[in-house]
Amino acid sequence: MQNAADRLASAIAAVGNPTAMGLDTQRGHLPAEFAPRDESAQEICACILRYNRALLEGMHDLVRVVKVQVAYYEMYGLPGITAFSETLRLARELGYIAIADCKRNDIGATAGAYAKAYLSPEGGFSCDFVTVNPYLGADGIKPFAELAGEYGRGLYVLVKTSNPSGVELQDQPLADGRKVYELMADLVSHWGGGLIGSCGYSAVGAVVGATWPAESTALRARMPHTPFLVPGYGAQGAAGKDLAGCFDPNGGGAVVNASRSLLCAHQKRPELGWLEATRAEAVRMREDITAGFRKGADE
Ligand SMILES: O=C(O)c1cc(=O)[nH]c(=O)n1[C@@H]1O[C@H](COP(=O)(O)O)[C@@H](O)[C@H]1O
Repeated sequence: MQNAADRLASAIAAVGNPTAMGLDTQRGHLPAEFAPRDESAQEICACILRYNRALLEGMHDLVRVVKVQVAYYEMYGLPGITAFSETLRLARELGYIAIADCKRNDIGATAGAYAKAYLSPEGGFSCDFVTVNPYLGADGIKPFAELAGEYGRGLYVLVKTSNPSGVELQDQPLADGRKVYELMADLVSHWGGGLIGSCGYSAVGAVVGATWPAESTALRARMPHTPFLVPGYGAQGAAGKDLAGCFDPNGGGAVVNASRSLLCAHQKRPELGWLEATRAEAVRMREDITAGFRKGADE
């Protein structure tokens, strides 16, 4: 069973682009040709799915990783969950690495059920990685790590989130001098120690916000075998220059998520048509990230 970190590294290398396209697909962002005919959950979700499919088909030569944020589907109940599940399935079928962004967790037994849902072949959802909330400690992580090892899947654990108020908890100092997020980084490195692939990275990754360049640079050094999922690019204000420290000297070790900046690109450049506008933004983003990375490597 191939390690998920190795599959992720190959997918990124295939297109030379560490972008994860965030499918936080919302009714208000849909291009005109995908506009629902009525406001029923069924119709909206059918349009969201139709758009996701067209986007996945149209972006495949540029991007090979997608992150599907469950909240934008769950809000519609069953039709939304069906669209979420189908989007993940379709993404994998088309050769994308699919991250289910669900931030799941609970006590060990219940975490085991969540882990089965996302990381086992018999589970209800087909994905390569799932995002996990670490507040419950090792009991809640072990079931995910075990299934990740067994089935060649992976998880991303929240370490330093992109949002401003994350500091209220994550930056609190501990008695031993570390901050809470540094302790979490050390735990995540430990949890992932047995799942390191031939690319040098583990199937247990960390979520590290692009909005914290100094912290993410320090975390890259602190967690040399932990791949990062880096949200916060674009709509939350981070740019390529803020990301250099997330990557290793070979340009590996991080996948950068962008959701609204890609999904809303067609609203900013209506003259291009929705797919060309999204593609143009993906190319611009790739150049921005790699320019930031090259500059970081030269410094
Ligand atoms: O786990 C995440 O993906 C995540 C963690 C974090 O610290 N910050 C963060 O923005 N995210 C997610 O990343 C996406 C960011 O979306 P945009 O700001 O539109 O690019 C959303 O799906 C968020 O839920």
